[in-house]
Amino acid sequence: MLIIGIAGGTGCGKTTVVNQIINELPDDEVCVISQDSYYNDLSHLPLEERRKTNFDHPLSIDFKLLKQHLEELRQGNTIQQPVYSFLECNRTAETVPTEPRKVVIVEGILIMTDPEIRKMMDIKIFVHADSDERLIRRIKRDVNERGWNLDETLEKYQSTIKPMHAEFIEPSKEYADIIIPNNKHNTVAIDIVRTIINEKLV
Ligand SMILES: Nc1ncnc2c1ncn2[C@@H]1O[C@H](COP(=O)(O)OP(=O)(O)O)[C@@H](O)[C@H]1O
Ligand SMILES: O=c1ccn([C@@H]2O[C@H](COP(=O)(O)O)[C@@H](O)[C@H]2O)c(=O)[nH]1
Repeated sequence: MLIIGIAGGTGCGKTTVVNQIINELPDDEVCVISQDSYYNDLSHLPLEERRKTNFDHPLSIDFKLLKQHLEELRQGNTIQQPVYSFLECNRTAETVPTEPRKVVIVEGILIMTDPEIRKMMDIKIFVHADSDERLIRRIKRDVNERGWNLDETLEKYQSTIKPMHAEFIEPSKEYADIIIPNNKHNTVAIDIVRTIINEKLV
């Protein structure tokens, strides 16, 4: 099994890159684990309180469960990946059965900040986009899809997203084997990553 970590700041294009990488791999050879599925269970808090959570700090992630799930997959077992709701700011009651595959992609802003998760990765990729690009993408997404208005998004960006990025996410870039520049779509980098995966798979 090949475990590939894909990190990078919010809006850098991790999900897009993952989709481009897996596009040409057979479905039964790859599975994706999203860090978002592993936000701590906040069911004990009302929505109003959950919305105040700092979701950009490593302590917001249940790394213990993520590690346990990666180990299960390595052992050939199917896991029940939690499903996260950005509108509810919480895990839902649903889970998605995720079967072990030859290639397991783990993606998320903070996945390379945890030493134990890092150690489990065979290839570590950091997707880079400039902060102004990421902020523009983030505003569009938060307002159109994730239930925040413009003022709330900008306030969050200044109070948590930007400082947490500087403190935790950007420094984790130093662990990357490959850095993908993604201010614009980067088909060359995607082709290189695909080639590396295919070489490792044979
Ligand atoms: N290279 C790119 N150029 C322009 N827009 C992009 C690029 N990569 C991603 N996007 C767009 O930016 C937004 C955030 O991308 P996404 O892949 O969800 O980022 P992340 O998972 O890192 O938060 C999406 O609307 C996506 O279509
Ligand atoms: O309930 C939540 C939980 C997290 N977030 C934000 O999501 C991003 C991470 O996701 P990306 O897709 O990598 O951008 C993180 O910056 C959190 O602030 C949220 O908005 N709501």
